[in-house]
Amino acid sequence: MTAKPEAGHSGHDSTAVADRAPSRAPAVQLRGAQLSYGTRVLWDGLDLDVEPGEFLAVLGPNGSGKTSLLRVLLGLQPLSSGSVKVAGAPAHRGSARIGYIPQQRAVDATLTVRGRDLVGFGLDGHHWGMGIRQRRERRRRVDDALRAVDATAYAKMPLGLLSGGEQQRLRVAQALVSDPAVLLCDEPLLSLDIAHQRKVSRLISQQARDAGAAVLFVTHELNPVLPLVDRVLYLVGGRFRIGTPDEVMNSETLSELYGTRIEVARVGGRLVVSGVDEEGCHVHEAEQA
Ligand SMILES: Nc1ncnc2c1ncn2[C@@H]1O[C@H](COP(=O)(O)OP(=O)(O)OP(=O)(O)O)[C@@H](O)[C@H]1O
Repeated sequence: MTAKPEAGHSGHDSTAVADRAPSRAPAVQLRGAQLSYGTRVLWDGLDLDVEPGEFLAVLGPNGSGKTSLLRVLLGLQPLSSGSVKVAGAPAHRGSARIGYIPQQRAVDATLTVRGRDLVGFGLDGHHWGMGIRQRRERRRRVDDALRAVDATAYAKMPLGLLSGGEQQRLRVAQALVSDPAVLLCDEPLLSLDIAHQRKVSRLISQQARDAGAAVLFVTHELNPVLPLVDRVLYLVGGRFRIGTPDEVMNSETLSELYGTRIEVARVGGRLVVSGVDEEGCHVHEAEQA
């Protein structure tokens, strides 16, 4: 079964966001969007505007369609119905306006591409001339991005020899190097130590607040980024809710969404959700004991 969000939970209802960007068009716009694989409907009737400068957290259990949503925005996965625009144009592959931090995955240990080359790929698709000035500017941008994630020291090493966290910091630099208008992050903090989780969260947040990017941030763990989040899109079993963290992350809304009793409490500024495990799956009482 699928459900549309309740009135007031769709569209941009955050005053803070509206104040920051009163007249600009949405950076991401979905209308009546449905994604199905065969008879399985991941989500349906999704109307969503993400404004420039907005930070949207995307939550939901394994298989609820979070990564698939990012793939739709990247033009890698067509919608089953409805429409999708990114930075004012229909979603298409290779958009230079999008930065993408993919879900962490192991790279082949024999991969010889260097870290700084990987970051430079983030500038491909942009219009760079071959003159000395453009080459210098390209190098400067890559150097700045490497420095921002503390990757300068290992930037010339082959990717295959780097740790998971070191590789992940390079992926973050690659996504940010082009100063994207839309930043898509798929569990970007996984495998990072606490200090680099903080640093990367800050960089992503700056891209929204200072550079005006729309950020879609897929995560199973909301607390580390809760202070940065304007709105939440929560997907569960074909249904979804959209709203501010307070509107979505409460016992009533999550119980309705999961179709079973879920308790949400705020403890010292953190959200504690009982009845849902770390992956966002419903936990039966016996499993919690
Ligand atoms: N091309 C495809 N054809 C058929 N099924 C697919 C395809 N791509 C994804 N799926 C299925 O759609 C579901 C949603 O996948 P998706 O990767 O979007 O989930 P997710 O919410 O990101 O999950 P996770 O939290 O585990 O990363 C999964 O069950 C997956 O197997």
